[in-house]
This record gives sequence, structure tokens and C-alpha cells, in this order.
Amino acid sequence: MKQYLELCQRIVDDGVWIENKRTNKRCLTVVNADLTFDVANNQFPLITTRKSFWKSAIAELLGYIRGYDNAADFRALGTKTWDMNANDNLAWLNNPHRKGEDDMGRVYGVQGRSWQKSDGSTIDQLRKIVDNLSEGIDDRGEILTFYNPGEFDMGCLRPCMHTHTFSLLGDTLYLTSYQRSCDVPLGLNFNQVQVYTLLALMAQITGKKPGLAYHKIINAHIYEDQLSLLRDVQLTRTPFASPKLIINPKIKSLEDLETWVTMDDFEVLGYEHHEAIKYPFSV
Ligand SMILES: Nc1nc(=O)c2c([nH]1)NC[C@@H]1CN(c3ccc(C(=O)N[C@@H](CCC(=O)O)C(=O)O)cc3)CN21
Ligand SMILES: O=c1ccn([C@H]2C[C@H](O)[C@@H](COP(=O)(O)O)O2)c(=O)[nH]1
Repeated sequence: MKQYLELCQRIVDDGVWIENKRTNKRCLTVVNADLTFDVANNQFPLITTRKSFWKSAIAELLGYIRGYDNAADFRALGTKTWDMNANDNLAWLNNPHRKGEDDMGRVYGVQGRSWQKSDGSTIDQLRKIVDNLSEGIDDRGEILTFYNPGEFDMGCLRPCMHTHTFSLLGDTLYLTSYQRSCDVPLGLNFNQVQVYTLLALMAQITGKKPGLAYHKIINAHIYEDQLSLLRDVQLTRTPFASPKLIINPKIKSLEDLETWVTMDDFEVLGYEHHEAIKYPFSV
């Protein structure tokens, strides 16, 4: 929580106002932030200075793991986070690649599970990583990347948290996640839960011990219409201690994640938090 609050304060104190063309809003912006989460000791980085909808964040992650490309599938898992980008974004609505209501196109998990090759076949990046790690192999290229510039025009949004690199030291698994663009009041609240949970889940299904998760952010920003709520409300609150994330130990494989896992397989213990804050969302 300390790292999150320090980043918020840094943006408020040192941020530069940058005009964003896509959303037509100004963003108070800093460049480069490094967060570290202690997954080994179950220090779940859930925001406590407001109510955080952590199930929605984990549902989104599970949708990426499954390779979903449709906001309706994300809703069925328990999150509405893709509704606006799939259905309310004019550039995407006018894009000939859009297959209709709720389609997100070739974003995130689609790239992770079925990256298209020029011969028409596909690459399942996640399957290869799970197979290698399960056998104790780290080929120094255990990289899951959603960043495919050749297909940006086929999706509703370029991926923000775009690359996850796994590293094995003995039987301890580490994760380094890269994020090019970060909406600190809304997105980061979800993204840090996802980085943490991705390492915890990957360690569990490959039979490794989880170590640290490193979260590297490039452009960290606050939209102009979020600033007063963040600075004058959220930042004046005193944080509570980190809660714990409990994952159903019956989850043992990638197939389990793909087939029967639901949000009921995740539980948070000891979550003390301040009241919810409704931040404006920019499409
Ligand atoms: N401007 C913007 N910020 C983002 O964080 C973001 C995007 N766009 N587009 C793609 C995804 C979608 N994400 C989202 C979308 C919505 C919420 C959101 O509304 N969160 C609320 C309520 C969540 C709930 O009730 O489930 C929150 O208070 O955290 C969060 C992240 C993260 N990403
Ligand atoms: O996981 C996510 C997804 C998106 N965001 C935020 C970061 C930006 O505010 C927008 C994306 O806009 P771009 O113009 O494509 O950078 O969504 C996030 O924080 N986390």
C-alpha cells in the first residue's frame, strides 16, 4: 500500500500535464515506477484507502488466461471492465475488424494463447511457459507478451500491461510485468492485484514456490477529472494492513484454469478498507 500511495503522491507533486488525444483529456503524468509485491509471504497488494473490487480484477486476469476476446465472456466471469472499450469507443465501432456487439478483437489473451503466424498456424505462449516451468526449465525466454504491433488495428485497445516474464531460481518462481500506460486511480488498483495473482497461480499450477513479483510501469497518470478525488479524498486516508489472498488448492493445472475455476475459488482474508470512491472512466 505504501508503494501505491507514494506513486500517487509523486504524481500529485511532480507530475506534468500532458494532453491525451485518444481521450481528449489532460493527464497529470510521471514516467517510470517500480513496484514489488511479496507473494512468498502473501502480502496481497489490495488498495485499502478505498474499497477495491478485487474479484473483478481476478476475473479479468482469468479471461486473459483463457484467451477471451469478448466482453460478454468477461461479464460471465464477473467483470464489466471491457464493456466500454468493446462497445462505446467510436474508433473501434467504426473498425471493419469488429465482429459485432461485445467483440474486443485480437487483444490481450488472444495474443497470449493464439498468436498468429504467417503460415496461418498459431502459437500458444502460455502453454509453452507452463510446460517448461513444470519441468523446472527456465530458458531465459519465458515471456508472455500481448504486444503485437502488427495486429493493433484488429483490437479495441493496445494492451497496457503487455508483457509478463517468468524466472526460476531453483524452485522459486519470480515474475516481472511491464505496463506501458497506467491509469493510477482505476487501472493500477486492478493491475497490481493481477500481477500478484498471476505469480501465485503460475507457481501453484507448475508446482513451484512463489517469490517476488516485480511490476514496472512506464507512463503513470491521473486523468484531470480524477485528480481532486484522489488528492483530496483518497490520499487523506490512513491505510490498513495488507489482507491475504487464498486460492483454492485444488487448482493444479492450466486446464483447471481454463475449465472449472470461478471467482468462488478465490477468497480474501482480513480486508479492512475505507469507503468506495467512484472515479470517472475515460474511454
Ligand atoms: N481509462 C482506462 N482506464 C483503465 O484502467 C482501463 C481502460 N481505460 N481500458 C481497459 C481496461 C479496463 N479497466 C478497468 C475498467 C473499469 C474499471 C472500473 O470501473 N473500476 C471500478 C469499479 C469496478 C467494479 O465495480 O467491478 C472501481 O472502482 O475500481 C477498472 C478497470 C482497466 N483498463
Ligand atoms: O490494464 C489496464 C488497461 C488500461 N489501463 C489504462 C491506461 C490508460 O489510461 C488507458 C489506455 O489508454 P492508451 O491510450 O491506450 O494508453 O487504460 C490501465 O491502467 N490498465
